[in-house]
Amino acid sequence: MSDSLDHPLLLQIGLLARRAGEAIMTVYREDFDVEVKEDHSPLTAADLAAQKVIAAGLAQLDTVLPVVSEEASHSPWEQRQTWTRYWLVDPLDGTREFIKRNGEFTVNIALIEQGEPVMGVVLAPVTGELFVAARGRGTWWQVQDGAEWERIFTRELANPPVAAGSRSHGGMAETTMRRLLGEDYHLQPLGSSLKFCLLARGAADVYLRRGPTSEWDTAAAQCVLEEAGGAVLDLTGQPLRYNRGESLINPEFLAVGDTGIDWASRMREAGLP
Ligand SMILES: Nc1ncnc2c1ncn2[C@@H]1O[C@H](COP(=O)(O)O)[C@@H](OP(=O)(O)O)[C@H]1O
Ligand SMILES: [Mg+2]
Repeated sequence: MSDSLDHPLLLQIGLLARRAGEAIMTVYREDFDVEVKEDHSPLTAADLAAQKVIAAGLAQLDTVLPVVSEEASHSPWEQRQTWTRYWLVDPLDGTREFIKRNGEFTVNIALIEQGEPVMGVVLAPVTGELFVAARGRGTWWQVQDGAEWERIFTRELANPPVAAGSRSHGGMAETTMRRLLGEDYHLQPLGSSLKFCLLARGAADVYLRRGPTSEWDTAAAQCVLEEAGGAVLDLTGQPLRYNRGESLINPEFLAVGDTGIDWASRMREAGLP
């Protein structure tokens, strides 16, 4: 394993995320309107501006692959099932946090190969934090634009454990969390895919997601977490996989930093799924 980040495509995708982040910040600094989509989720000019930047950037790469993005029309399963590699994009994850202007939103670009996230880039535009990962190359963190790249790792389950959870969606499943982690755990609410990144840099231990998320919400951050030493497991203990059928909705999942623990048994004992 290399001790420096030497991966031209990954760095290129990181820069593309930064350009999308700049488009988002232009909207963030001004007044913006909020539309409500068909599925009742919010949409702003920032989601669309980031989508435009990313779609154009991916179309200019040497190898052009299909793209699935939250903010573009999706190819039907008949087409998608023939794909071996494609980009899976959430141009602005955490739109509710964007609207609240609390900074907890991200740009997410993943490369999926045979259903597995093999490259992932997650940018937090407000802080400028950028997380990038590629299969077999580790996870790297740039604390702001222009800073040194730092290799990051998950930590062993801490005592007391820290559980990251959604700030705006669903309850924190407290009874289940107590069964999983014991009475004495600390809860860290946070918007967007930043929850996975918190685990990836060893600042939290688990993130349990009950209720739906879409494939673009998790793919890039799953690669970031896996390459840092963690895992994203469905409630039976199997890693999340992508492009498996008509639906783009993920199963409920448990993201973990410490893979030396038998989470499948713990989940069963805690009454999950
Ligand atoms: N009912 C639902 N179905 C699908 N995805 C949902 C959902 N409720 C929330 N989400 C997803 O959860 C994401 C936000 O996660 P969190 O609450 O952890 O910040 C949203 O991302 P977007 O903001 O990109 O729409 C959205 O995709
Ligand atoms: Mg999202």
